[in-house]
This record gives sequence, structure tokens and C-alpha cells, in this order.
Amino acid sequence: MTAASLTAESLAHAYGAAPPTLKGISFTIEPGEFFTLLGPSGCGKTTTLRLVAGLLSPTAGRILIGTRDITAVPTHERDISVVFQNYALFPHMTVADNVGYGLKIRGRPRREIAAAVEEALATVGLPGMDKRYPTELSGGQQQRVGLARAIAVKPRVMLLDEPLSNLDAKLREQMCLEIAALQRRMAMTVLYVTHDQAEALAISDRIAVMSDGEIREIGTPTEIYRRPRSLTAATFLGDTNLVRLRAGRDGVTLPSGKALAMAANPVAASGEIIVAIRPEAIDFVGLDPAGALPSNHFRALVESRVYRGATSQIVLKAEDFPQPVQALVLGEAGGRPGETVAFRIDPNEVHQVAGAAA
Ligand SMILES: Nc1ncnc2c1ncn2[C@@H]1O[C@H](COP(=O)(O)OP(=O)(O)OP(=O)(O)O)[C@@H](O)[C@H]1O
Repeated sequence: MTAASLTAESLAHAYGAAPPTLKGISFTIEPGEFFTLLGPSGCGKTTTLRLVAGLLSPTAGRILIGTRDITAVPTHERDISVVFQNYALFPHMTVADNVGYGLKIRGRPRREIAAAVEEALATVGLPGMDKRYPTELSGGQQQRVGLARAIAVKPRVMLLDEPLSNLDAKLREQMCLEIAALQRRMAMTVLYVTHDQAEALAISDRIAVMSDGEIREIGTPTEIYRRPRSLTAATFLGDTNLVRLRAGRDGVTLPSGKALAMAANPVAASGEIIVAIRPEAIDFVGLDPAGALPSNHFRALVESRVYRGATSQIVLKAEDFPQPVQALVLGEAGGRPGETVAFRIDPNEVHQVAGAAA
């Protein structure tokens, strides 16, 4: 298969007279790129995928594969394969017939289909299973058959809609790695839909974070997690401390009046801004701090601590922060409840965020 780019241009959609589910979203997936739509339930991920697959028609906007406008092209002529959450295998057909189905309806010769089926089953790690029926397979094996069926037609773009959500946690992790490896090996262009942030961070080249029918932010997993620009990404992916600051001529200050240095200048020159600081960006620097503290160092009382083995979650009542500050430390590091500590925030870890929350 030759991987192609996939472009959505101002795609909009409404189910009947209901308010729009998609409010004009745009993205371009590069050839061979693994691109994920991530967002809470109901934000419009599946609708986007169904539009790209041609199972729904947009109310506005265009879809292109490479430079070809496929907005009005029927599903089966789009050069796209879809892997669904519920596998959607035909129960009365053998594994081989399921995997070969797409080629059969395209009228390919029997010998070619047999070779493609064998190759696809070997690719997904299921050789020799061709005569079984779906009910004779485990959930993970059925999902592999779904994948084999999708790759057998050598599509230019592959769509996957929550393909792992029916699997147990261990198998989900394994299949996640297998899909990533398969995608790299075959250099497939993939549009992947999930509400699971850990899955999205692990598997994607880039992630589009969606809420309420809109894309809030697109970036690499590191960009989205470490340097979120939208409130949606800051709050939907992992825990975060959201802090309201005042931006003025003399820099950025906490409500107490103490300065908080940030590496990037705030977008608004003056007024209130919101910044996101990840719990693991809170660095402990010592116990019982006395007197004035250096810049970006703060004094706090340890309110609580939950030990999780590899890490501990600590809640701090910091002098200059109106809300409790969440910190995440390795193992036994940090303070104990009732102790007064000093912590430091790296200016590179303070990120201004904008927009509506998830
Ligand atoms: N066939 C339909 N008719 C009417 N409304 C629909 C239909 N399908 C989805 N919706 C609505 O459109 C919105 C977006 O749904 P969509 O399935 O795209 O969200 P999603 O982000 O994929 O959610 P999930 O993770 O739960 O699958 C939701 O509010 C949903 O209730």
C-alpha cells in the first residue's frame, strides 16, 4: 500500500435538527503518520471517523486523500479501511472469509485473495487460524482478525475506532504496542479514535484534543502533555494545577503579589491569565525553610500524602497559592503531613492555557 495524506477541511456535521456535533474541524494527517482524536465521550470523535469513512455526509467541509477530494465518493471507493470497537466480524464466516471479504467484494481472483489472507493473518500474529469461526476466538484474537481484514485490502488510510476498549487491561496494553509496531512496519496513515489518554500518549505521532465538537489543540504527545496550550488538554490529560495569575507590566504575579516566572511571556500583556503546572513539575527543595525564598521558590505545609509505591501524591497548602497544590514525587521523596517544606517551580513548566475546559 502507498500511504497517503488525509485532510479534513472545516468539516461540520449535525444529526438531523440537533445542534451541530462537529463545528468545522480541520487537520492534515501526513503519509505514514499515526494521528489520534482524543476527547471525552460525546465530543464528536466517532462522528469525525464516520465522515472520513463515508458512512455519514458532512453538512459542510471537505475530505481529501492526497489531493483527491473524496467528500462525495462512496465508502467502498475511498481506499480506506475501518476497524471498529466491536470488531464487526461476520459470525457465520470463517476467519479466512472474514479477512478476505473486502477483496472478494472488489472482485479479486481467488488465488490473490488466499495469498493476501495468509499474509494479513501472519502480519497480525494469527497464522493457521483461517478455518476457525469468530466465536472460537478470544476477544484479542477477534480484534486481530478485524485488523487483518482491514490491512488485507492494502488501504491508503486506516481508521480505528476505540479498537481496544473491549479488551482487558493487560491485553489492551499488548495490542496497543502491536498496533503501533504494525503501523510503523507498514508505514500506514492512521486515524485513531480513543478517549483513553494513556493509549493516545503511547501510540500517537500527533494527537488532536477535542471537546464539544471542536479541536482544541493538535500536537505531539509531549507537546500536548508537557506544554498544553488549551484548558482541555491541560485538564483532560492527567492531573494539573490550574492557577490564576495577574499579568502586568512587571511580569506575572500570584494573588498574594509574589512573582511567578514563566519561560514564555503571557499572550495577554495585562489582565488575568490561567496557567497549568503539572504535579511532577513541583520540585521539593527542603524542610523548614526560613526567611525570604529565592525566585520561584515557595513555602508550604504538607496537607496529605498518598503513597503509591513508585510515586507519592502530595497535597500542599502553599502560602502564595489560593488553591491546594498537587505534587507528584518519586517513591518516598517530598515531605510528610504536617511538615513545612519549600518547593520550586521551573519557569519552563508553567504554561498559559486558554479556551473552554473539557
Ligand atoms: N445517530 C445519531 N443520532 C443523533 N445524535 C447522535 C448520533 N450519533 C451520535 N450522536 C450525538 O453526537 C454527539 C457526538 O457523538 P460521537 O459518537 O461522535 O462522540 P464520541 O466522541 O465518539 O463519543 P464516544 O467516545 O462516547 O463514542 C453526541 O452528543 C451524540 O449523542
